[in-house]
Amino acid sequence: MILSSPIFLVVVTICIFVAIRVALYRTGLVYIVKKWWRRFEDCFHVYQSFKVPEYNESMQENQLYGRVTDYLNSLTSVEDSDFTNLVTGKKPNEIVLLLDPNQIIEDNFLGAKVIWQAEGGGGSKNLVLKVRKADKRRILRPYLQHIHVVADELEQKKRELKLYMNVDAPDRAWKPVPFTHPSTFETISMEPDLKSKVKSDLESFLKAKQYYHRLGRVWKRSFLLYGPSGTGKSSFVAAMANFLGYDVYDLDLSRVKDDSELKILLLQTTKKSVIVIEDLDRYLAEKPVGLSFSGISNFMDGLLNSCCAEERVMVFTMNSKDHVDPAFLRPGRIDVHIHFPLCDFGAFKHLATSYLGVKEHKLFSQVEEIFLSGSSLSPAEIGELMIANRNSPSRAIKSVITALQTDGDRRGAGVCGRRVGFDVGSRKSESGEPGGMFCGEGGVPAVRDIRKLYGFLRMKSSRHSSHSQSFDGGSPHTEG
Ligand SMILES: Nc1ncnc2c1ncn2[C@@H]1O[C@H](COP(=O)(O)OP(=O)(O)OP(=O)(O)O)[C@@H](O)[C@H]1O
Ligand SMILES: [Mg+2]
Repeated sequence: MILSSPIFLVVVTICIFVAIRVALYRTGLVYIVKKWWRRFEDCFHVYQSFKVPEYNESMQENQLYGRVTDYLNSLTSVEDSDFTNLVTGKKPNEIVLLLDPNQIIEDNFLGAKVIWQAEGGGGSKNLVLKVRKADKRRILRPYLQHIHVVADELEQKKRELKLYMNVDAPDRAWKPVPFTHPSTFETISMEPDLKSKVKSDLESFLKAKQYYHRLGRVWKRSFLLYGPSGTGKSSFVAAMANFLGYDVYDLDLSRVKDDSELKILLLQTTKKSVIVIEDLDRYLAEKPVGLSFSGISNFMDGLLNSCCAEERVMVFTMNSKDHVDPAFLRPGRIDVHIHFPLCDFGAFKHLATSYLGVKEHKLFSQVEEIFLSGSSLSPAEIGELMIANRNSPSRAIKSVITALQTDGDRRGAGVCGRRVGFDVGSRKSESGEPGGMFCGEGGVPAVRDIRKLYGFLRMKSSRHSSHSQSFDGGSPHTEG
């Protein structure tokens, strides 16, 4: 009776279904089934093949082969395939996946499936692209274009970055040195939310070429990083450059004679670069001679670059924007304002994890209390104390507590703790200030005082010595 009841049959069917599913996924049989299914599906399609040989008929390297190889190696389907080769890349510790002869890789483009197969062993090698005839007209050209775009991006990321500095007479031009700053978004202590906002802002900027062109705008994005000394502004610029794979042009305005020289310097910058002016507030406060307001603002607008219209990121750093003419910061001129505050407890914990390898500690509650009372120090100051005592996390945390108690009084007040501001310049802020920001900076003592308190060591870029290779450092102005 019970065996013929419909409920029993449904339950049995579900159980069998679940058992098959578990067996398929647990044992990997699912891959065999998928493979068979693909073969079955392929019986109903006619494919057209395109061969990409490694060398052309004159035995010269076929550049397309290299680009396609790079492209295929970046596909996740390479990782998912049955087997592949692992070889060392150009950089130390880099491991790349390399197609094996006869390995088949699938890719999807505009809803169509394409297949790549590597052919040949020791001698000449080929990559064969198979496209369904029915899809060929629709996707072949855009697909090859897409490969070029992705290969360009990968190349950009792989190449060695350069840091350019403007040098004095007689050269009056950019001088390049290798850019090897190790800072990345991961090493910077910052609210995770803000970090991912900046990353996605940069990513969407990179993809927006057509959009900017349609609007008749120069394809650039300008960032203002502002906050007390030692809060990570310069490190953040380096992290941005590393993230984008862009060269850095570090412009020292005090070395620029006049507006026309500034224009020439801007024209000499290359596309895909980050152009940085550090401590702009200090430069403007010194009432510069030679450079005019319009000269600087035209530079900020990247007006001259409209001729080439290639992507550039501009970054300006300031300790405070209180005394800066709002015209410099108006929406359009500065797109994104990012506030770099002194440490709060969250930032302290991030630093403790990176510098001391400590995620939790019995002294943390005491540290939290002190932060809550309004005391604060910059990440640079806390970082220095941790580095100096890195062999003993307890000693390091105690030294931070002492420093916070003796010297950090009220320094957190007025900087809003970790209320880090990210604001798109075209909006008004909560505070109603043009340009937008979330926090003011009242209560932050002079940078000089902070430095005196801790005498924290910081590599100066010594812009006035032409042999310097350090990007991470303040300009001569910072010492005030
Ligand atoms: N938010 C942070 N996260 C991690 N490390 C930081 C942070 N802020 C500062 N540091 C460390 O402190 C040092 C100084 O930081 P950095 O030069 O970036 O500060 P800054 O804001 O540019 O200072 P200044 O205004 O004086 O130029 C760097 O070595 C960096 O590693
Ligand atoms: Mg700096």
